[in-house]
Formats: sequence, structure tokens, C-alpha cells
Amino acid sequence: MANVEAVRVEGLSKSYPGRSVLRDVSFGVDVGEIFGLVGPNGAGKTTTVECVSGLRRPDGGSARVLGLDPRTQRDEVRRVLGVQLQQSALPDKLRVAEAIELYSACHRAPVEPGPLLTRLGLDAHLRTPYAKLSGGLRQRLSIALALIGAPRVVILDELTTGLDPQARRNTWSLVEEIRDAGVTVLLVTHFMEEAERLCDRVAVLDGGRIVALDTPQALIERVIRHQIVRFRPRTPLTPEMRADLAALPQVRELTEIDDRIVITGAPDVLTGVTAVLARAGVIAENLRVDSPDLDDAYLALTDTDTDSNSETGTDAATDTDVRRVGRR
Ligand SMILES: Nc1ncnc2c1ncn2[C@@H]1O[C@H](COP(=O)(O)OP(=O)(O)OP(=O)(O)O)[C@@H](O)[C@H]1O
Repeated sequence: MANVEAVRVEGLSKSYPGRSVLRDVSFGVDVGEIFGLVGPNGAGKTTTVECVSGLRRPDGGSARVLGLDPRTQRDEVRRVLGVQLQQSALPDKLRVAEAIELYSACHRAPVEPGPLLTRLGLDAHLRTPYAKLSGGLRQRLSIALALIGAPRVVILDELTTGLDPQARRNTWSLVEEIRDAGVTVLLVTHFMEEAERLCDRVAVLDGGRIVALDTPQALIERVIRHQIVRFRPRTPLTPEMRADLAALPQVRELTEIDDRIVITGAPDVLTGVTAVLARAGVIAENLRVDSPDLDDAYLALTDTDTDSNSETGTDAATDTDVRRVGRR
């Protein structure tokens, strides 16, 4: 079992009548990481994790969980894999404590529920029926049910969809705690902020294919290699200062829009710009730096937006007094 991956998906394919949903999908999840699966609606994310958990049979290819085959080693996989799926609704009248008891009974070596319920903030709701739980508490319960069997790997599918921003952030902390407790996490998400914050690596699925797989930072750098710095100099720039800024190796373009300066350049352009301004004794007011994030990378990779590579935003397009001092 040395170096066995937590999850290995190899050449997975799946079709429904008239449509191909997964095409040759391959990726591996290392033990101990939080691995994200992101992509537009219908990209095939849920189908992929259902194949991993053995709930769906692929037409071709294979899935393994810690080296185990979910189709032929169902019981063994159930012992090591916890699953929280998108539409896991429980009977309305089932109380939290009853759900926990029911799921515990399905596992050979369930965890002690007390600490888990405390950690998830569910201990005050043990007698609440499922129908009366808020969205956040339902998500917490679904996490508890996925963890009750003491899994080594857990699949969390669209965990924070429908939660308010605070509940979403609380859930992120929980996911990190799960990872810190030694459980590998395969996370399906629509939220790039979530993937960027939580995931060690991210696979981008589009049209049933993996179009990119890397760390969030590498995906961002691969797709968009620029930073935009905007400021209003307290005193007008002299031609020499302007030339010094434009001559910085990181600067690709310097634009003046009335009394504002917009500089587009390499991801570290801010460092060079602030050094030149400091040397010249110029104070930059309303300094703003726009760096691309995983959202931008995702839009570029999945080809769902053509604006993500625009370099100076809308300012230049709407202003009449625009001077550009380009390097090339
Ligand atoms: N049982 C089924 N029969 C026919 N088509 C299906 C079936 N299950 C899923 N599909 C289709 O397969 C495609 C992939 O679905 P899947 O749920 O895996 O995508 P997803 O990336 O998880 O999407 P979402 O983000 O909307 O949940 C979708 O177009 C969906 O309509």
C-alpha cells in the first residue's frame, strides 16, 4: 500500500443516450490533500464523484479509492470513504440524533458521535427534526453523516451552495479541520473563492474533460500574467517620472486617464512602481491593485467569458483623454 493515492481516476468515460458526459477523465488525489473539482453546470463533476463512490458505473475507465475498486470492493470502500452528495435529503421527521444513530449503525467502526457533533455545532440540535434545520445546519449534519464512519477519504459535493457568506466561511474552517485531522478531501464546488482558499490542487472539468489541473496559484499564473495598478498622484507626474515608470521591466503599459494613472504589468509590477514613486517623492492616492484570481483563471480556462484577458478594464474605453505610454 506504499504511496497509494487516496483517489485515482483513470480514463473515465460515461454517456447517456445522445450525450457524452465524461470523456477520458483522469486524475489522482494525494493522501492528505484537499482536491477541488470545479467546472460549469453539467460539466460532469457529480457524475465523476458518483463513479468514485461506486454509485454510478462508468462506461469505460476505472476509479480507485486507496487502491480499492468501488464496484467490486464495495464494503471495503465504504469503510474508508465518506460521501456527502449534493441532493442528500433526509426524511422530514428524522431528528438529528436519530440520523446519526442510523448512519452509525451502518458502519463497522463508527466514531464516537459526541465530539463530532460538538465540533460541528450540532449538539444543541439533537432533537430537531430534519425539516426544521436551517440550510447551514443541514450541511453540518450531512458532513457529520459523511464522517461518522471514520473515513480516510471524504467526498463533499457542493457543500456550501445556498449558504450565506458567514455560514460558508464557517464551513470552510470545518473542511480545513477535517483535513487537519488526516482525512483526504475531494471537494466539488462552484465557488472559485472556495477552491482558491481551500484546495491544494484543482481540476477544471469542462464538457466532460479535464481542461486543467494544478495548484490554484499555478492556474492563475498560467492563464493570466498581469497585475493592474491604479492611483492618483498627489502632484502631476513629470515626463521623467513617466519615462522611469514606463521603463520598468515589469511594466507593459502605462495609461493616463485625466489625473489617474493605470499601469498594467507583470504580477510584481506594484513593487517597481512604488519604488519609482518613493524615489520621486510622489504620493499615490487611492492606490488600487487588481490581481487576477481563480475566478479569472476559471473563466479563461472554461471559455465562458471573453473579457477575462482585458488588460486595462473599462476605464480606458470610456474616457476621452487617454494617453498610453506602451513599452511595446
Ligand atoms: N441519469 C441521467 N440521465 C441523463 N443525463 C444525465 C443523468 N445524470 C446526469 N445527466 C447529465 O449529465 C451531465 C453531467 O451532469 P453532472 O451532474 O455530472 O454535472 P455537474 O458538473 O455535477 O453539474 P452541476 O454543477 O450542475 O451539478 C448533465 O448534462 C446532466 O444533465
